[in-house]
Amino acid sequence: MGGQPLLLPRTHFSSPNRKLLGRDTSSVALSWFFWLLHHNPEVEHNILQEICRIVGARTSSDRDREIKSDDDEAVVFKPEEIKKMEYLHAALSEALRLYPSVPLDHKEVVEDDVFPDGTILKKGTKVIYAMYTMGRMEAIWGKDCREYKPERWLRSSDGRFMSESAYKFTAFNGGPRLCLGKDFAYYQMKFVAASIIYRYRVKVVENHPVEPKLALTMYMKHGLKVTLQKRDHAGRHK
Ligand code: HEM
Repeated sequence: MGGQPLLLPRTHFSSPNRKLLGRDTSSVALSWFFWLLHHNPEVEHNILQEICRIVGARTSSDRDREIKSDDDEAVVFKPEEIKKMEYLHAALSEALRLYPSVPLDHKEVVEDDVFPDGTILKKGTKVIYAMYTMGRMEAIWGKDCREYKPERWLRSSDGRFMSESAYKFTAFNGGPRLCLGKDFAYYQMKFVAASIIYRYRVKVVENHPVEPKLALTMYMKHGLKVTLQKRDHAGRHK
């Protein structure tokens, strides 16, 4: 198939409120995620295997309905299936660790306070923290902090997803101002990613420049130009 390259949305900056409400944050996270998959085909393979296992476990009546419509387009993931996609959850978390949609944030101290390390904070002080930097610190994530490794989010004994403290994985902020849409964002990103990966191989166009744009939301400066190759689903229930 191949076809004409597509330009995945490089949404132009909207108001901060719309950013917070999650349109750009989720779409930009998916652009970085697909770029990472392009460079890590084994991760894409693992995600596809997980999706096919879940589709394969559908009951016969579900499958009958699917076959009757005789079309891959008919596979619409159910909420309980999305929940079971733990490897995909890990792969998205790992993408957000390296490429947080909000790379930098700031807060203002409302009352005199003291940080746990003893730093004194006077009322009115501005505190800037960088999710982008924290996601790449060896002291926080270990020696392989620059590598894209969804496995770091999975329990070695049974492969189940393990969440991290919001004070370590700060992509959604932490404490009382934790992102209100965090669960919804994961659901939405998993649904979109699984629906695309199940049907298509997403290939980044050769020599397309990929670099972050310096902004409050971590857009790709030139968007992400890709081709979609339709998958042959002959063995999808394997
Ligand atoms: C990958 C997707 C997303 C990321 C990385 C993200 C990240 C963040 C971050 C870092 C904040 C804290 C901002 C601050 O305090 O300065 C925040 C707040 C917020 N987010 Fe998200 N967000 C995402 C998706 C969404 C979605 C889909 C929604 C809604 C459906 C949403 C709704 C909100 C709201 C309402 C707040 C304000 C919470 C408060 O201040 O009490 N977010 N988000």
